[in-house]
Amino acid sequence: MSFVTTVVQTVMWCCKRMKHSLTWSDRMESQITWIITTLAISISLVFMFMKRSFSYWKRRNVPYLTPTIPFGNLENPITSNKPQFLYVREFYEKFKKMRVQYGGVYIYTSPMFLTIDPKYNKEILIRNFQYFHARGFYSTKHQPVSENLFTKDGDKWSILRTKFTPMFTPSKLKGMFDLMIEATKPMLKYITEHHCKQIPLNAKNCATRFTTDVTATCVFGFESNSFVDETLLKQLNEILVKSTRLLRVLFCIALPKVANFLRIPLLPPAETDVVCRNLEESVNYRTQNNIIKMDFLQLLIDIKNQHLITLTELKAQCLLFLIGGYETTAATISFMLLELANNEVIQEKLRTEFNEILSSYGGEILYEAVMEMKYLEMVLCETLRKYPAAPFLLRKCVKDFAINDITIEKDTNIVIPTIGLHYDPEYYPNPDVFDPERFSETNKNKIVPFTYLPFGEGPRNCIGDRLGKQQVKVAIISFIQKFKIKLNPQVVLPLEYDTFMILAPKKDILLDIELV
Ligand code: HEM
Repeated sequence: MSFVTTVVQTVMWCCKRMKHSLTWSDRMESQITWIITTLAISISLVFMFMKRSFSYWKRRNVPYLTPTIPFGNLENPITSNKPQFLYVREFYEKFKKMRVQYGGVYIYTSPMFLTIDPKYNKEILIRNFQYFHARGFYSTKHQPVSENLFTKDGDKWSILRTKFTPMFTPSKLKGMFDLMIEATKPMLKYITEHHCKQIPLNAKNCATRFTTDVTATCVFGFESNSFVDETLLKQLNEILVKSTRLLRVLFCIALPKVANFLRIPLLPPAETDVVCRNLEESVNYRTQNNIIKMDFLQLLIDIKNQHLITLTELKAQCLLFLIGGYETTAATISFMLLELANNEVIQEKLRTEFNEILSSYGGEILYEAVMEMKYLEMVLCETLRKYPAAPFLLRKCVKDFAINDITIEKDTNIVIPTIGLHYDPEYYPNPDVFDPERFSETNKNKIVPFTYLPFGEGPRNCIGDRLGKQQVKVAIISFIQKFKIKLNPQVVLPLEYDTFMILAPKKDILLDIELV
């Protein structure tokens, strides 16, 4: 940078000296020359900087995909609508064809290390966790509520994780089971209305309302009534859509210093402020009226009362559990409904399992009954294979790490390509076929370790995995037990996807419904 400044200052000084001795037209010409020279120098410097940046992997002897200036291995993000996961899948497939175990790509000018052989996933996610405990996601001190368990790294993350782990134990989840069953009632009413009016049901929309209600009750302890009142639903959706748009997230992850300097917030401030204000009111109301409930907010208030977290940190985590929980789970429910609607045999087999097991529990959906449903677990696992809501994992190397004959340098971003592995025919033959048998008692032991990563792995895996799975199961049982579903002819397969970080269908998944 100082070199550029020196060059520009020298050119300006020369121009100033010449200015006094020249005629008007000479001056004009010299000014144009000055502008052109400065431009040419700046462009060449940027070009040289890019060339140098884009030789990072070559210089380190890591196989790489040839980048183009200025977006690296991305297409122009302003004109391209390509979903992130498709990039990751394509990178994986190209490296696989090159028969390499890992590879390097560039997101803008930032180099990213991609694992191909699953043995490296184990090295990074578990065995050498001390080198890779950071996620390297963007958060900024200019927006303290963006600093949460997902975005924080280092000691701060470790402290938060230890504090929050007890909130997700099986016994806590069992305590939330009844709240989930309660939330299925307005959902069933909503589906029944669609059936009576003979209008197709929008699977994603229905699932999102359900998970918003569940998350609101489990996190806040309040009823959001999303099937009739869309306030919270819209607020969360705005936050999610604006904070996970492709261009913005990739830019912030690849160039966090620039993003921080420009004070780019991770979460849209206006919508985030509204949700945070509501949260603060709930905390104050409970504290002032001595109200104690069985939900996450209560657990967070208890931790705050022990002075282990501040009010801002409490709001940051609540917001994370709300946003992180509702969309991933809703996406999984809607993709599962899509596959069931498209596979009548699987749908019927699932219904038979529900009826058989529930009949021994007096027809009621109880926690213990759900635990017994083996086929449901298989269908869910296959849904998460074909549609991993988070299609890749991110890690950041925190100190130089030697692997084989290369060194992954401190601060290198790592991408673990879940979606590539889940669609790799070497691990999952006929990957486009929805086949729950891949996860049967006998077959699941044959799955190559670290090729199935819907919830990540290791100490930094999804903290809400059991909660998410429980919600999906409760929603599917109550739905499929009462209604038969078919894909509406308007749905075009294969699906097209949106450009969010979370896997989301571009168009509505519409279902035709019949009573069982
Ligand atoms: C089907 C539903 C869900 C899926 C597929 C999913 C998937 C994931 C994945 C892949 C990760 C990254 C793991 C890694 O980097 O190794 C993650 C992290 C996380 N998830 Fe989930 N998730 C789901 C539901 C939930 C729910 C219901 C909550 C909370 C209420 C939640 C909270 C989190 C948090 C806090 C993290 C960050 C953990 C950390 O960094 O320590 N997730 N999730």
